[in-house]
Amino acid sequence: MSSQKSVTIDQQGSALLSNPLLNKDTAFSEQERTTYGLRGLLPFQIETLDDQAKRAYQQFSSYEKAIDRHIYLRELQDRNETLFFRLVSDHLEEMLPIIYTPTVGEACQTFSHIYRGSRGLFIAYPDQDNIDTILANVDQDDVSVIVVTDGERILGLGDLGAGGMGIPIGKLGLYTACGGIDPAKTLPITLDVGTNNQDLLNDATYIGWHHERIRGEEYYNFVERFVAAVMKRWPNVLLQFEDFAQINALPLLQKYRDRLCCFNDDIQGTAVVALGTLYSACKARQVQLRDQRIIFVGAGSAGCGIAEQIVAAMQEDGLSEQEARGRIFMIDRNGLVTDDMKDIPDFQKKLAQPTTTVASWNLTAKSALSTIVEHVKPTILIGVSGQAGLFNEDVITTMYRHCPTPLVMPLSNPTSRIEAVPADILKWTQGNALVATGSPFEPVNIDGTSYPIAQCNNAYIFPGIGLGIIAAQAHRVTDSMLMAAARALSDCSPVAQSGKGAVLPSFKDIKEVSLRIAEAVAQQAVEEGVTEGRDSTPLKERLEAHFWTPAYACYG
Ligand SMILES: NC(=O)C1=CN([C@@H]2O[C@H](COP(=O)(O)OP(=O)(O)OC[C@H]3O[C@@H](n4cnc5c(N)ncnc54)[C@H](O)[C@@H]3O)[C@@H](O)[C@H]2O)C=CC1
Ligand SMILES: CC(=O)C(=O)O
Ligand SMILES: [Mg+2]
Repeated sequence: MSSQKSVTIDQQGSALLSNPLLNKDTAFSEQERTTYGLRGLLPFQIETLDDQAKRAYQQFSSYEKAIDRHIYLRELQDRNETLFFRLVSDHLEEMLPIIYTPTVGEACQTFSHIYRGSRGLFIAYPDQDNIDTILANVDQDDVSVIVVTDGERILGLGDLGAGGMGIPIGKLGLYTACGGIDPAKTLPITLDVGTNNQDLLNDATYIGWHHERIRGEEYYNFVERFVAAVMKRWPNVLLQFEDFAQINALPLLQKYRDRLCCFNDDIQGTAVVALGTLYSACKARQVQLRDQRIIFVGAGSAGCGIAEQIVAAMQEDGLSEQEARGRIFMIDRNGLVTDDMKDIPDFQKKLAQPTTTVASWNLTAKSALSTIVEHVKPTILIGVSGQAGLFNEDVITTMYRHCPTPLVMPLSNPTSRIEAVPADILKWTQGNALVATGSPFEPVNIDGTSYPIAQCNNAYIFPGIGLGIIAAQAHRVTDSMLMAAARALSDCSPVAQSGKGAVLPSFKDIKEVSLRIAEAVAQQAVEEGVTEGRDSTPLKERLEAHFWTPAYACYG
């Protein structure tokens, strides 16, 4: 959308002012105020988007607490989306931690208390016979991206029920702010299938369905009805599954990935950003991916998703599948995952270490993490457990004793759930570790040297994937498209290019990074033939044409 563009609209007066996608507030011109019945409904002075953005920034800055800033931005988004995205674009690094992790975690935890008004769709289980009607109630006929959650595993904070809605809203904010997806084409959805969070059920102000979670066949039938209704209403939409609990995340992905254009961000988006980080660190250290030994702490959706992506990448790098799997060690609640363990989920089985390999280590479920580190001698340590503090001094110094340049990635979100803070990791490794975290951290200063901390978060990936899919009119998200995204991200890494700086690019450059990822994803989709239509416009032009930037249109 550019400031010159003229569009016709069919709303006026107070209805126009209360439509956040069309509202310009004090920036409505003389002519528009006359044509659309706005005279007197606005102060006399006509302002520009610049003027409005300056005032909004002052208002934002007047709040001290992050959660109050979050509430302010959410209210602004619900009032005037153009101004909201202009403000966020102008102050991206400052505002991402407010609209996304870590503050969005607190916003989900307190969702019913800070609730000001509805955004997106809440599809509650008791409404299961009305899903078509609910989708018909949305007046956006052209929805390109949906982010859906059922609120059961919100970041590392667990079951937050309907309060999980903060996550689809935040993720879609990033689709627009980082990936240029037109906000009019995005839709956050929460499937409210109850909650097992007793505090929420006991809370009279809880905004969701007061009922324990629906499970099993009833749950899967409900999701099926939802997906079928989405495919009928918006057949070309990209559906992103977000923050589903481990029991449902992979089964839903496996059920739907060949039926519509969808992906699971926690499994696949995280796998891509993590692999991109590993590629970059390897380039910087001038070592090969196939030679790395990797420990995961947390063998859940994210952990096993990343591990499988690394297995595939190591095979591309010349190893057999068995050799690749032999270099990856998964640790979960009951210790190192081994092939003699009963009752482990299927997705862990392929990543289990043969007992013969580790028999001489005499491990038990209670063995300390540092003991396993001592045996494995990893070069890379990845935390996706949602448990704060697991990477203690003993663990990191043991790793460092065997590897002078370790890559340490405590990826759990929000900040309160991180496995170790970067300042400690760098102190325990005398500044020699490369560190990438899930939530944002300031650079760490040790003896006058500043160490930048990369934020290894799937936020680097999904906006670019979305833009690439829309531009290429892709109808599937394939493994090769994900691999292409990881390579494109690593091509943007400062440390990989120059040996200096962070392992991932700054979020300041996220729009360029998203465009690079989008181009790689779109190109791969075209090559694989998973695209609709025969648009002969070069991909780059298509990507730029789809990239929405916050500017007011003229209403003619
Ligand atoms: N940085 C990023 O982009 C992303 C970060 N994450 C974070 O990763 C964490 C996990 O997410 P998911 O894998 O989806 O959850 P999940 O629930 O599927 O997996 C967590 C796993 O950690 C295990 N675990 C719990 N306590 C443990 C302990 N003391 N030692 C070893 N393992 C333990 C659990 O048994 C479970 O298998 C969350 O905090 C989430 O915020 C997830 C996706 C993306
Ligand atoms: C970043 C993300 O998707 C998560 O922590 O769940
Ligand atoms: Mg997530």
